[in-house]
Amino acid sequence: MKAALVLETGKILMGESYGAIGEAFGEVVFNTGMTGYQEVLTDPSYSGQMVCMTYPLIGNYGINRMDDQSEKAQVQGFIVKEAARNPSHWQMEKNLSRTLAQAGVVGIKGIDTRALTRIIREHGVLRGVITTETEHLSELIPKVKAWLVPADVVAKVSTSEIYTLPATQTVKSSQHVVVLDFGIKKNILHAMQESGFRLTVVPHTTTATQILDLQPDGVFLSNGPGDPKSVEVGIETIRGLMGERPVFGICLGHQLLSLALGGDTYKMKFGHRGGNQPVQDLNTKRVTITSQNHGYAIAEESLEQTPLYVTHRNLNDQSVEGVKHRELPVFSVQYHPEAGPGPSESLYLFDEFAQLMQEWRAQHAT
Ligand SMILES: NC(=O)CC[C@H](N)C(=O)O
Repeated sequence: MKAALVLETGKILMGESYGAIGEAFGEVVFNTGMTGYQEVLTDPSYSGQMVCMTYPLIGNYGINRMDDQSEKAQVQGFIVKEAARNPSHWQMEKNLSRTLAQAGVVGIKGIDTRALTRIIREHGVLRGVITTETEHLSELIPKVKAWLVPADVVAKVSTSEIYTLPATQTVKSSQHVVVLDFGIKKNILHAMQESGFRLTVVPHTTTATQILDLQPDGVFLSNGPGDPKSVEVGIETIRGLMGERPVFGICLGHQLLSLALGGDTYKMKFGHRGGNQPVQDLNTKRVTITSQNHGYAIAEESLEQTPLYVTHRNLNDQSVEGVKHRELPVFSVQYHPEAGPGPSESLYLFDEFAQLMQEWRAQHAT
């Protein structure tokens, strides 16, 4: 069955249906990962977006039981060049096209995803619609232009109930971390459980007082979808946590931390999405290749009016990738040290968090 991708510029790309039949609007972004499509599909940070995979062959190892990053597919749409016809892997349970169809994700295949990526790189992120109804495509252009990214995306993906997870690694004294969930990826939870942390995951609307009542050793600020400035409740909560406990934030959590402390964020032209972003630790000068998925970033000049300073930088475009508080045990990174998908060479950051919590506990022992 035919399908089309209509962009807000009026450009129409024809392909074939891949996944669910229907029509889906979203913000079209590209991801440069060669593998990891299952994690991309299920990463809540992609809520509201249609992902174009730049790698030309997708689906070749199917879908397995372990790689889901949340309970369901989160992308609005999925755009690939060639969809693997005969996927094969010993852990494969389903193929990708059936998974998309069952999840109701409208996808399209047969698109020159590298050409589409060049369009996005030139114009910046674009709104688009994928449709299997290909009769009157030009009528969709004004509709795409009128479509807005939903403002309440975090509310859609955050947990509605508090839940706990045990540490999966035995360490000398297990640390209790409250996770403020703005749309967390499972791999972050796993990485923290593996670091010996007991977790209490709380909804994004939880207040600082409610969090402190749980008597955590530290608080973690998760990743999540959308514009950080629209997550006002989270920003308020983070302000209330400063000086009370060690805090570590990733991606959206990192952006919210800077907003909470008087910094600013901006929307990038086309963002960083993929598993090959070089980041330098400015202290050790060490460079790690990181996994990323973000379209907003901290405005570096705005940090002057905050107690934060830059600790990590992206070597492709020099953007801010990590910050630390000058006095308090508070730090955050824009990238994904838990990987999934992507390299796991930044896992050491969870150890740094453990270290901060240990020092805090020693100082505040009664
Ligand atoms: N992965 C994330 O947490 C993404 C953060 C934010 N929604 C952005 O796109 O920049």
